[in-house]
Amino acid sequence: MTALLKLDKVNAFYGAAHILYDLDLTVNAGERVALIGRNGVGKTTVVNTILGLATLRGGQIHLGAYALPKPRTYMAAQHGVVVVPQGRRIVANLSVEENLLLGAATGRKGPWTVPQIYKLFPILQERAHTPGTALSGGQQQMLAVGRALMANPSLILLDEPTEGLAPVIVDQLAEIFNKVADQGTALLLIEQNMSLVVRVAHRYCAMAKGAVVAQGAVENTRESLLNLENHVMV
Ligand SMILES: Nc1ncnc2c1ncn2[C@@H]1O[C@H](COP(=O)(O)OP(=O)(O)OP(=O)(O)O)[C@@H](O)[C@H]1O
Repeated sequence: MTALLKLDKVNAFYGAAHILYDLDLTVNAGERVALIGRNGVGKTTVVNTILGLATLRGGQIHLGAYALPKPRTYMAAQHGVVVVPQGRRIVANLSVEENLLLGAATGRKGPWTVPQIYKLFPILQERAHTPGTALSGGQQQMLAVGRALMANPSLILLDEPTEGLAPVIVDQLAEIFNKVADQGTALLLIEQNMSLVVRVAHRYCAMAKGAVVAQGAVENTRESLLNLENHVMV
């Protein structure tokens, strides 16, 4: 089986600062993987390296069969790997619907269209002509997920999607992530909220100091992961 995303001994830098050290990470078709670890271990840098926003100097990144020796921001989406960035990055002077349409810019064909996104998130249809940034935090996160789906990805990278959101909204998002995954899209969920991780992910990869240092099945480690949140992650 060809992985949708494979990082093999990846070393990445911001300028002279060495952040990722021989990092290995694989996500296969249809998988739900959580990338966990304390603040500052390099989780966002994994995403930034795939997008070319941190410098890859050593190791290899593959998107499916496609090798990415010099990553650039537009390449991942073209190969079916789409990022929902930390902080959501909704475009301020565009409406909800225009933000959604931006996601379709790669022209990849697949099941996700504006009507399908509105079925998944009825609130976005109600607010279709409102400026995207006028939505609540939870609604903006739904918009960011909808925009990612518009690229018809085979894998979505979600960077701390529940940061700053109320528990009731986190519950709604957990359901939505599971629905999206049930329809065949693989997920890499970067998250510190372990109650979300155990509800969505089937496998976890734990990072420390710029490398993946442990991984396993979530179902065997549910209690330890929840304990981790109480004792280590915050
Ligand atoms: N643009 C940058 N230039 C230099 N160093 C950076 C830059 N962005 C992040 N760093 C550093 O890289 C390290 C890893 O940061 P990163 O954001 O990847 O961690 P993280 O695990 O995602 O943490 P968080 O949960 O806080 O987002 C940190 O020490 C951070 O200070």
